[in-house]
Amino acid sequence: MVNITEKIKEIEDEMRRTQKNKATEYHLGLLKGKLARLRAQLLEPVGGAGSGGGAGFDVSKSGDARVALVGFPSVGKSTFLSKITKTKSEAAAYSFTTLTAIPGVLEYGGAEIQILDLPGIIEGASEGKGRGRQVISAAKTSDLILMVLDATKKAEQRALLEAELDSVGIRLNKEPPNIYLKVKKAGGMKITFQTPPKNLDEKMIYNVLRDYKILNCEVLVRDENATVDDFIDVIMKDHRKYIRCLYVYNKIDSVSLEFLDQLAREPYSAVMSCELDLGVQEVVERIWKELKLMRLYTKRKGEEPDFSEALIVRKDSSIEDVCDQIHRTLKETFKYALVWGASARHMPQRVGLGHMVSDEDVVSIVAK
Ligand SMILES: Nc1nc2c(ncn2[C@@H]2O[C@H](COP(=O)(O)OP(=O)(O)OP(=O)(O)O)[C@@H](O)[C@H]2O)c(=O)[nH]1
Ligand SMILES: [K+]
Ligand SMILES: [Mg+2]
Repeated sequence: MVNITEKIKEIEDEMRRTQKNKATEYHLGLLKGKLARLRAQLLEPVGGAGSGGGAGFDVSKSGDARVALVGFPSVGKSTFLSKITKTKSEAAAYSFTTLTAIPGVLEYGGAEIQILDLPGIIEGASEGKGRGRQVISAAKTSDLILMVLDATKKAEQRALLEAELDSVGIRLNKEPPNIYLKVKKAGGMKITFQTPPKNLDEKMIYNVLRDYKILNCEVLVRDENATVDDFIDVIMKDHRKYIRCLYVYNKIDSVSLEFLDQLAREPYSAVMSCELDLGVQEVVERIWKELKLMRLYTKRKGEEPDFSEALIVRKDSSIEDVCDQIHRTLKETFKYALVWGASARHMPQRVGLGHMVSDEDVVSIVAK
């Protein structure tokens, strides 16, 4: 049996050889679909020791959110961790100084944010070069990827890392495609478009679905910019992870002002020098912003709200999430909640478990 890595290589080669035009479009779409399937297989844990499956490092999640430091060797990941947390991670001028995941805790805005310093990764990481696979698995479990880049190195490093992450199903700074897919038991395929997309048609969708042996389903494409890649992402949604990414250029002490200015203007980017302590605090603030954590204050009946200690919850949290955050069993005795703040229509608003809270709301839980 040809192994999966070889099959992947074959398809990648064929895709490279195939010229992109109207005539080859459908064939390329099918190849992309096959590639996505094989890559998912490659990441599946096969069981047994040393199988190189999807396992990450043995660091348990803690705190209110997790941020993974991902980058080539010697870009300054460990230096950064040691700067913003109390943890000291060894830093040195040679590659692969860090060999495992080193967690640190960043305290900010009343939250405890776990920062994971990771070994450097190189091209081919997703196929298992170095500790690449493990690093990528750890990145997949994070709420934010901080891609640390060396400002003095070529711009390609960013695209290379993105391609590595992309090939294992990590989508950076992207929303899941706006395509509805429901697999059914019978009834054939029903494919509809809200506005016909420029780069995706019924034939393409039909071909890909058939290749995936999905013969009965309902598809509704809502986005006119949708591509076949988006459609494949929807089919493979259990293997896709949509994660925010902040690109941080370190070592700006060693580049020209003009170049620095150019880097700083890139989207989702920040610049810093750990060595000169320039921009580091700004990066911390950006981490906080990107995580979109919310600070809530609790209030007991008849008392003033407790502003001394915030309750940290994730964005898009409901009162139910708030209850879970306070105590595992609070929900069971929950009667209603009173909410003051941006999410409340009047002060206070009496709400149920489904109510969505806003940053800096004051919440009072009333039990049965
Ligand atoms: N000029 C300059 N050097 C820096 C800066 N930050 C870190 N360094 C140096 O870059 C080298 C690599 O730093 P590390 O923190 O070990 O890099 P790393 O990304 O953790 O490397 P690996 O663990 O090997 O992947 C060290 O010699 C640091 O002193 C910076 O802002 N400017
Ligand atoms: K290093
Ligand atoms: Mg390191």
